[in-house]
Amino acid sequence: MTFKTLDDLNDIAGKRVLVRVDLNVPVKDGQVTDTTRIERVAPTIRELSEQGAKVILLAHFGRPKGEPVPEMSLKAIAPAVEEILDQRVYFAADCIGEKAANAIADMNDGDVLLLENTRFHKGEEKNDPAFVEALAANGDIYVNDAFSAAHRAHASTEGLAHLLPAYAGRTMQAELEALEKGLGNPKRPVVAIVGGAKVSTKIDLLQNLVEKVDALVIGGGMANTFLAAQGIDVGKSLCEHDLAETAKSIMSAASAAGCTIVLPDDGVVAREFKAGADSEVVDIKAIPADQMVLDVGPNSVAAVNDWISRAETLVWNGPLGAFEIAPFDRATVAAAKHAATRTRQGSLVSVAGGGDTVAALNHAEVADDFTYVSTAGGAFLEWMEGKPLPGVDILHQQK
Ligand SMILES: Nc1ncnc2c1ncn2[C@@H]1O[C@H](COP(=O)(O)OP(=O)(O)OP(=O)(O)O)[C@@H](O)[C@H]1O
Ligand SMILES: O=C(O)[C@H](O)COP(=O)(O)O
Repeated sequence: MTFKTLDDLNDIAGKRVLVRVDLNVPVKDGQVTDTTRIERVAPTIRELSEQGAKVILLAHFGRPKGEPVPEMSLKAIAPAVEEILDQRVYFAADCIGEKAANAIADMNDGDVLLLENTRFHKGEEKNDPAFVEALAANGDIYVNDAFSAAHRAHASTEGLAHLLPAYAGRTMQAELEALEKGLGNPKRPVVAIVGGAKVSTKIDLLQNLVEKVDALVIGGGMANTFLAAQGIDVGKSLCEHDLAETAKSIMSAASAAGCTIVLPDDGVVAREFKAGADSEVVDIKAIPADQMVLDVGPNSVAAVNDWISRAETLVWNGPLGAFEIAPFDRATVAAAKHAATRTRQGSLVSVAGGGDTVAALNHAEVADDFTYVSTAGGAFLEWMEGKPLPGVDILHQQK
């Protein structure tokens, strides 16, 4: 690694350290349902706090588009951070300006303060210099421990490193080391599973990914978009119809690169996305117009598991279905268990990543069996593509 880490920090007692963490965690009914991302950043926070730094946490939650959205306040996440750290976590209702400055002025050495969602300001995603300056005014040192947001060139993930001495946190360091070890020179065949709901932000990544893998298994909302591009009526399913051309171009790129695209041929459909909703398995070409596909069906699971059996290396981002609600977790759980078994037998290197993907593996009770589980979803896919990650690149440029 050619960037500075916490090992390069000395005499930080009393210093204000701005630590970018990823607290974009799964939440249901106000409760954090998977705390993996918080657990992963805890060592960095503890280490800085134990050395007497004033630890000021910067993070985003959801996609509030530059406006304060009460449901996306980080205040609701603070208790989970507090519980994991086993330490009081103070909260400031803004990440810049008077509210942040006053809360910081009240801090004692070793205290931990969480600032409100950086994405409540338009300047965050625009990496606006005035906003970066306003953030930098609160700190003496910048530590980036949010590998999972490092594919974003935002004020708190990239901009700050231009203004403050910048260091990688322990998780940033560990993620990069583990990905390089597991996937730096992968054994073929390499099979990727990509599912989930963030279709528009991830579909472009598949264009390059098909050149790196031997088979790309597509599930979740991503699959519906590809099926619709092939003229299949997906009813009320989550689907980005305007991305049909992109999906077609990915299929052509895959065929040119010799990568097999694996799409579901059956699906589990329901009228509503809720627990206990009536569901049935249908052929993928017979999705009722008033229903939505919420999971891939049993034939498709068999095909996915067959690809997992043939793989030497598995890369997985995004659940195959809406796993949070039974029975739409079946495909994800079955594939996760199969990958875990092969990994335990020593016949597969399995690397999975993503906020909900980690939650899904925990739900299947196999997260510990995977070779490596990254907290990153989009960032992990971009790393896999070989794309530079702005949040990591800028750390490398520090003298
Ligand atoms: N067929 C489907 N219809 C609707 N939602 C789906 C479907 N399949 C999966 N999902 C949803 O996708 C979400 C996870 O997708 P997402 O792309 O955010 O993955 P992730 O692992 O969290 O990656 P990242 O870390 O990049 O966010 C889950 O909430 C799940 O319910
Ligand atoms: O959940 C993630 O993958 C990261 O927190 C980045 O979130 P974003 O896709 O909304 O930028």
